[in-house]
Amino acid sequence: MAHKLAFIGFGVVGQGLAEILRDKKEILKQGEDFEAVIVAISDLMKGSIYHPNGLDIETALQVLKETGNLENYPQTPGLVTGWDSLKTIRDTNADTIIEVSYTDVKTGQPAINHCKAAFESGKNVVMTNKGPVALAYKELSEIADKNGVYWGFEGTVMSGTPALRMPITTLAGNEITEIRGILNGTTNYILTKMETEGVSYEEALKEAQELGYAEADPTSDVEGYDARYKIVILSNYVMNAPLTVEEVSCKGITDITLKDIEEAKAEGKRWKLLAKARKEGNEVIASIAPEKVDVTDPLASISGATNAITYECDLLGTVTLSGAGAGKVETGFSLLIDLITIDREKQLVKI
Ligand SMILES: NC(=O)C1=CN([C@@H]2O[C@H](COP(=O)(O)OP(=O)(O)OC[C@H]3O[C@@H](n4cnc5c(N)ncnc54)[C@H](OP(=O)(O)O)[C@@H]3O)[C@@H](O)[C@H]2O)C=CC1
Ligand SMILES: N[C@@H](CC=O)C(=O)O
Repeated sequence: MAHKLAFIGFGVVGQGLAEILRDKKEILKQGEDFEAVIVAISDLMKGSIYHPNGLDIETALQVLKETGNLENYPQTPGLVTGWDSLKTIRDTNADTIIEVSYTDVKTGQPAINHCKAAFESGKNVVMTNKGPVALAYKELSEIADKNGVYWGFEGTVMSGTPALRMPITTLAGNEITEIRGILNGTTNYILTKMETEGVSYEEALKEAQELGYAEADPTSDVEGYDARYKIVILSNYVMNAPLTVEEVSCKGITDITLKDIEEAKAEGKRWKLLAKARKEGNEVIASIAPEKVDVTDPLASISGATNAITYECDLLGTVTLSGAGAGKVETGFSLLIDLITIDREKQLVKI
């Protein structure tokens, strides 16, 4: 039976997943036996539509493109419009909620409440919104477990690059003692553009926004708050060590000038916004700060919106993973892999 999805938020990432589901429908059916139907989309300004039998993805995308409002979707018997996020979560027939609303770096809301409402209604959540995972990981995972539902958030760190799934699955059995990485695509894009093309900070940020990399409020990117959320998620989920946002020292890239970049270049170095977490006894010491790294450092060669992460493992030594850190399709894919995982786990239960 097709997996029924309801989207909360329908911006860059939500539309990215919808396009993948439209474009890869047959391949996913044949290769993965994966079938999904979008039953609802609820967005703050773009409107809200629900049909228990499913919406036509191409029509929804086209209507949004042409009119800016999903509620101009052709009227068909059974179509409901105007439901807000909580009603959509609680009252639609979706199996899984795709939470892709904006990340609030102060409260994590309303996304934390979206997760609670979904879990308590017996619905899975897959999300790229970092707030709930960074601020309420323990509480929400307990509620999800209690209700026997799945909570997937691969895309909260390094978009579709398996920065969470890889250490949890293929590095299982190792203790990860240290993490160091470039975890924000927007700032890495800005620093790369400034260094390689002499583009101004403002121009490079504008490009990152146009390419769909930046947060709705890009202050989160450039001041390091987004990377801070990500290191907190990594600490709690991958290092199994409680760490709160307040415990992470945080400095962004707003003070770095073209002159600083030129000077670093002359020294054989490159500015990067580094996220670090290190286990010391029972504690984790973590920071976000720009650093001049030597050009021979593997992280120095990571350019544009690409991210990279190095895990120090007690059994395997140093393992580095690099890949997309942001982007419409790349982050849309992170949701797809969480959805495929839900279906695979369901198959295992049947066996
Ligand atoms: N873009 C990327 O590369 C990545 C993004 N993320 C995360 O994924 C999430 C989505 O990102 P992205 O798609 O780029 O962001 P967008 O700003 O493009 O989209 C977010 C959408 O959520 C809507 N929205 C906000 N609040 C609500 C609400 N309460 N109920 C329903 N809809 C709401 C917004 O509505 P409107 O604008 O209509 O008001 C907007 O359409 C964010 O949390 C972001 O941090 C994670 C990894 C990568
Ligand atoms: N704004 C973020 C998007 C992904 O998390 C970034 O630039 O990395």
